[in-house]
Amino acid sequence: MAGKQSDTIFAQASGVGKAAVAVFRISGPACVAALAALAPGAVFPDRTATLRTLTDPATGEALDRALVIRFAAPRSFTGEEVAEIHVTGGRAVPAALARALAAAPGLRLAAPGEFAWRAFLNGKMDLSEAEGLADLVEAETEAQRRQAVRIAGGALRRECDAIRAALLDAMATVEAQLDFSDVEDADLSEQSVRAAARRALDRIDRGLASARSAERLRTGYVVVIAGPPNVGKSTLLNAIAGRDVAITSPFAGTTRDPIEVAVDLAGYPVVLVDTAGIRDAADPVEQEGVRRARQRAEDADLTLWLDDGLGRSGAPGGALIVRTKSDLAGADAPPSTDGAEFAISAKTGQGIDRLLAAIAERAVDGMATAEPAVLTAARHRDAFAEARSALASILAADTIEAELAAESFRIAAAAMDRVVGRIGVEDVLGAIFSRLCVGK
Ligand SMILES: Nc1nc2c(ncn2[C@@H]2O[C@H](COP(=O)(O)OP(=O)(O)OP(=O)(O)O)[C@@H](O)[C@H]2O)c(=O)[nH]1
Ligand SMILES: [K+]
Ligand SMILES: [Mg+2]
Repeated sequence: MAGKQSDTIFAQASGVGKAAVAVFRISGPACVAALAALAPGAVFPDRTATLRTLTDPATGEALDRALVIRFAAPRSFTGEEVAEIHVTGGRAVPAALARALAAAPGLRLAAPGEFAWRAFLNGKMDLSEAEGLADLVEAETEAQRRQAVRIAGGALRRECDAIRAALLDAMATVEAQLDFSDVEDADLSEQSVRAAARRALDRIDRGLASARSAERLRTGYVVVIAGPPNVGKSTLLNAIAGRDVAITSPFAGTTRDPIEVAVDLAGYPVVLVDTAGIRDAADPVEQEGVRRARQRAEDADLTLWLDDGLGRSGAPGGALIVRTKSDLAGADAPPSTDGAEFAISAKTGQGIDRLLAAIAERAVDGMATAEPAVLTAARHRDAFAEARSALASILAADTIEAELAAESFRIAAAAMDRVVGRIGVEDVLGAIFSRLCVGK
């Protein structure tokens, strides 16, 4: 992360553009001096909203009436001197305030995520909470928000800390009796070490059990719309999206690139992917489209296999078979599709609600967890899996070798430290904090 910590940073924390209010944040040692320059003579008591007219120190001209809240260090978001300035939104007022702040001695514009970065450095939040915060900003559905707010609130940190404390206890026990043969009751010691490893392992397994579902909730449940050409795949995508996302036409082979649309089903994020119609294509571009379609269907959480009943099949196992164009009747009506559980018409909308309900049911199944999930990223899952195998190695041994057991407990505890960012995270810090926007 760029910049020295002795710098004072500022940024517009609210979105840019037409808005009632714009919020600026300042953090760092020059914060109080900057406020004094903007409002000479004014007093800004700690943690109190104060209404003042701010003036541009360069010209003495009024900038705007502002609501200012000062947070004295260390009781602030970053742990430093912080101020929040609320002014009129829109373009001109925030731009003028940004100019005045940039000109203030010792102030510079913050980098993306730099406020959170300082909070992390000052022990105000751990790495998992920063990840939760980034997820919260990115959350698009209610279920994503619920999960992110839990992690941002420290649910994973607390779990890691509890597991780590138990592991350090067990390690201390083992180290205190480094050679069990010297101990009066070696059997009992072995038992207590095994029990400690077992307890931690169970807790880690509980976390791992919901990890995949929680990760899927962050990224969305992927539903691929596949099938032969011209059966109405793109028309269905447009009908669900409620807009013309994909080109449709009576010509087979219209869609080439996979087209993604994110939708909210029952509060859960679902990514619908329209794909090229699958056939033996002569055109090399269409061939590539078909290759991508097959690949996406293979990687999907769920495949919808659309068919208009014209005797073309090839649905992959596990796919939902959907008979399309059910509005066509009489001489136009194609023969029925074998095994179709759903009949839809993208033209009349018939059957689409039922299909969406079936997709939502599967999506919720794939993302909801019995217990509130705490492992929400691959990074967390990897660390827990490493701790798991270290503890499993203790339990697998016929007799407990004190030194080996101590080392295994240490490895498992270090994995917990990595999740919260206490150690060994240099390579992931940049990626995590740069996900946050300027002003966070
Ligand atoms: N009557 C009727 N026609 C439909 C329906 N859905 C799609 N069509 C028509 O079927 C033709 C093909 O539709 P597309 O959505 O382009 O089909 P596709 O499966 O995406 O085709 P490719 O991308 O070429 O594989 C178009 O002429 C659509 O208007 C439907 O529900 N009823
Ligand atoms: K088409
Ligand atoms: Mg298409």
